[in-house]
Amino acid sequence: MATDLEISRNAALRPLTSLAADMGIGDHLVEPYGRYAAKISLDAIDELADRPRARYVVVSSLTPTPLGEGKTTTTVGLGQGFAHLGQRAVIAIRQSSMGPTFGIKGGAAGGGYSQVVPMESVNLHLTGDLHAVTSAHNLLAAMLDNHLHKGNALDIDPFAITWRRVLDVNDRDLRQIVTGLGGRSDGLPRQTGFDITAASEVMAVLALARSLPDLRARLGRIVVAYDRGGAPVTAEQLRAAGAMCVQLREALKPNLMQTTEQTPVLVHCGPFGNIAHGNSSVVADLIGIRGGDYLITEAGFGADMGAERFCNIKCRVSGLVPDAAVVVATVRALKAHSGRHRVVAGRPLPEEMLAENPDDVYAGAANLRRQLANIRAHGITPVVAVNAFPSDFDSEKQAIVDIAAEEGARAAVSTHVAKGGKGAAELAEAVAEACAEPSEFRFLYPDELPLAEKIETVARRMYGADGIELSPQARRQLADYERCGFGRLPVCIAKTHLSLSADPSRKGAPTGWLLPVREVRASVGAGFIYPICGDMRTMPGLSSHPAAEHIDIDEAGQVVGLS
Ligand SMILES: Nc1ncnc2c1ncn2[C@@H]1O[C@H](COP(=O)(O)OP(=O)(O)O)[C@@H](O)[C@H]1O
Ligand SMILES: O=COP(=O)(O)O
Ligand SMILES: [Mg+2]
Repeated sequence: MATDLEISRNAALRPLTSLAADMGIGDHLVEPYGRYAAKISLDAIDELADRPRARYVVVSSLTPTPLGEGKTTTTVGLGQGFAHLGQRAVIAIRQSSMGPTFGIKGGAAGGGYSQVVPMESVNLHLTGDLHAVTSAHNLLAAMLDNHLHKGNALDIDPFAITWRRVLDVNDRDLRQIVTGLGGRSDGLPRQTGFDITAASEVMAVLALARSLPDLRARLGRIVVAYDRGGAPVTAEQLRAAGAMCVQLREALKPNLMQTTEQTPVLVHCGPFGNIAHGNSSVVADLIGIRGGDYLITEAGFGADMGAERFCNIKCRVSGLVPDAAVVVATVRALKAHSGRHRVVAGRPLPEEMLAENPDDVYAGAANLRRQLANIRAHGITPVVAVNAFPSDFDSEKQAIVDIAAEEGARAAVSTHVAKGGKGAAELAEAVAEACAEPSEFRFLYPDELPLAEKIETVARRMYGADGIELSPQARRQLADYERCGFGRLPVCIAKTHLSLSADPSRKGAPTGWLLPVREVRASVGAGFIYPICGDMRTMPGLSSHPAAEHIDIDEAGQVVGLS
């Protein structure tokens, strides 16, 4: 099969105004950025409000291997599958971070004949939204340090500063740094560090804002530090929120693109369903929900991660509720969950893993069963998408279908990477049936539940933990946040995406463990409390041979090696 880049480059593309018109979006709302991407004015939310509401489908997965199990490809493939059946579908995904693009995992534009194109745009700069987030985040950091340098009128406790800096790159050497070195005119020395841009609270604010005024208000509520009396200090108090909002004004508009088969895609906000909330933007969905018969949106990593945040954070803000969920499963992931095989990023699958072995697939079933239960815990009907790889045997794919049947869930083998929308037609039919069933969507916990109990509820119900273990620091921080009036916020738990537990090496559905909560941050602008569990890092590092080593420009000036 041709490479992703070759397929992407050879795709026939439609003018974006024509795609927009099919969604009911008039030319006056389309702001082209070149030929292959356009910003959509937020006026579209009101202008489309009277159009029929689409069926809303969230795409999740079982706990993935480090390679990813195909949620993005399946999201794109399913949208094309509906189009293949004559249904009008809109896809909503996140923009790739250049961290993974040049790091371990590669891009996030889908794959094969189910890609968002041009994939170079999605996987590089697109329309500059991630750079805008980086600039706004770091402007706030600079104004915070400047406030300290200029006399600290807000009496900020220099040892209670929670705001770091961000950059869209994997760079472990920036995790812990000292700023302000030099002399008296070079600022005040203090220890801080960088996170990757996708983990910025500004990114979450952009993804959860419902309008420009809401964005401005949320930015003002961002807490960057605490004063010596323990009171929170906000971006508004530093007078930074207005300038930040100006920097983000264009970035708040979602980006319209298309797939290899000309299905419309709204690409907006950043990835990472482990150290961030892992979902595309509310405004993109508020537009997309009126743009066709189906809106299909991807939630990062497994159902215990992105889908849980989709339900308990994103839907709380958008007011939209899903009609069905797709849980992507693969032969390789289930074999890994059997505990008999190990998948390492950057390395080919072990030979023995590629041998036909439906028993090993079946032995990993516990994880898929738990993730199906996680979807159902929110009152949503799941459909299992067996994302077929060329190396899979029919007996192995059938094992996944059998597991789904035992759990009373529909399943469809999907070949959307190899065959595009035609390969996802059966999946689209199964999803349409699931959407037609009555569903009673529900949050996992009420707003008024105390924060510690919200964390415990997610740990027990989603991860299968026996409970949580709060460090003394985490206990103090939760008490502070309750005292500051943040207690009604939902929780966005940062833990490894490679296990239901906090230990990436534990596969399947681990039991008999406690969720270790190391520290808790308050993302008050985004509107969630952010417990950090286990050895989670908010700035990834590069591997021994990062993807960057194989990315280049050829003699014709074309990009090569991007995947
Ligand atoms: N059916 C498939 N056949 C071949 N490669 C696939 C298939 N599904 C996914 N991939 C590849 O696996 C990687 C992860 O896919 P992606 O859709 O990004 O997963 P996720 O969104 O779950 O992380 C990508 O490089 C993608 O091209
Ligand atoms: O947030 C993570 O997204 P993927 O699972 O698509 O890599
Ligand atoms: Mg993805």
